[in-house]
Amino acid sequence: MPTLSLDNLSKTYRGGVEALRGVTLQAPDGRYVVLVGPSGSGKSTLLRLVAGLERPTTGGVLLDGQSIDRLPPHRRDVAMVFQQPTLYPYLTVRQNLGHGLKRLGLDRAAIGTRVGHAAAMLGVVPLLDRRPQQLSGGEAQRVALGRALARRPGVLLLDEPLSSLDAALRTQLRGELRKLHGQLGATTLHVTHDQAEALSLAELLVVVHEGRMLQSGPPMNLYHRPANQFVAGFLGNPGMNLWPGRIEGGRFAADNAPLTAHAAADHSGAATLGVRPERLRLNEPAGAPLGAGQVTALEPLGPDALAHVSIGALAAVARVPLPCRLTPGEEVSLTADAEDLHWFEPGAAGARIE
Ligand SMILES: Nc1ncnc2c1ncn2[C@@H]1O[C@H](COP(=O)(O)OP(=O)(O)OP(=O)(O)O)[C@@H](O)[C@H]1O
Repeated sequence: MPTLSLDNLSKTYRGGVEALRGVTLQAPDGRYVVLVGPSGSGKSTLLRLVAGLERPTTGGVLLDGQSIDRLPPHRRDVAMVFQQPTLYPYLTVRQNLGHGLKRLGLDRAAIGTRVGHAAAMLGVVPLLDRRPQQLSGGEAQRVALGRALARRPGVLLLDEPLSSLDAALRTQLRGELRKLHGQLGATTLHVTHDQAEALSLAELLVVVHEGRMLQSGPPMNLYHRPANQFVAGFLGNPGMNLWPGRIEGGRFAADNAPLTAHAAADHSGAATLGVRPERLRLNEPAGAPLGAGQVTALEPLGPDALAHVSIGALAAVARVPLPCRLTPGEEVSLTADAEDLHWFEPGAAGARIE
């Protein structure tokens, strides 16, 4: 499978929207790369540039080191699946799966084999003679995936392919995507808003914000060692608690709140302290003390709950196991282990302080 490289890729749309600003990224041979980022950060634009549906303003897209910028979409060894399944309404599932294979130079027998194989992989064999309007949303998306896979592309582009499905179907198809990737191994770029999908499928996770790539790496590295405040707050559901303040003489004091911590970082001046909700302890003796606050709300989520706490002018969220004895209005102590404290330079994009 090819290695996909984005070389300083930028895209400014007519009207002046800078959707991508100098993205350089390598998706090595057969790697599963997931892109996450807020709405409007440029993720779909990036996929559309790779697919050839848009032209870059500057920079370029390369497969195995060769520029593909001048090739039309159908000559790029790339297949794309969109959020809404895009099937030809007047063609059967079988014809949809085989669509475009003739153009790849395959004869009828070879097309039949490919279609049969794709249908079997995606479990749509019983649907082969139906038309798209006779399919459920999940079935239609399977067919759309099957059509992309039948082309045996070197690069597979998935633009929120599961987001129109219900939660159970999403989890099921997520597992199937992982299996299909194991079998076919196409170099994959997958855009999603679903953090579970991102963390579970990605071999390489990329966080995009305002057209720039903020961090990339193995997903758990990004989760445990976010490079900056934005990634810390974006990954996780909810994201990391981030409290601005100052470090002086090895001691952190939050702005406008009775929250302090021993700062191991060799830094002085303005800084932000971050703690993941699942690492913040309420009313537990273990860990270093951070301060005290008041429970403002409890949100039960099934296996655990989110406890919202106010500490002076600051807010904190802690993930607590259920059943729990906390009640809104109650005063609580906050603690965390030293290794669960993350330090950042001030400001929304403040870099991690080691
Ligand atoms: N054809 C277009 N013409 C002008 N501006 C566009 C066009 N397509 C996208 N944009 C703008 O470019 C920016 C990036 O859009 P893009 O769709 O790539 O973001 P995204 O991260 O995929 O968002 P979402 O998660 O909401 O799908 C946005 O500000 C968007 O409004």
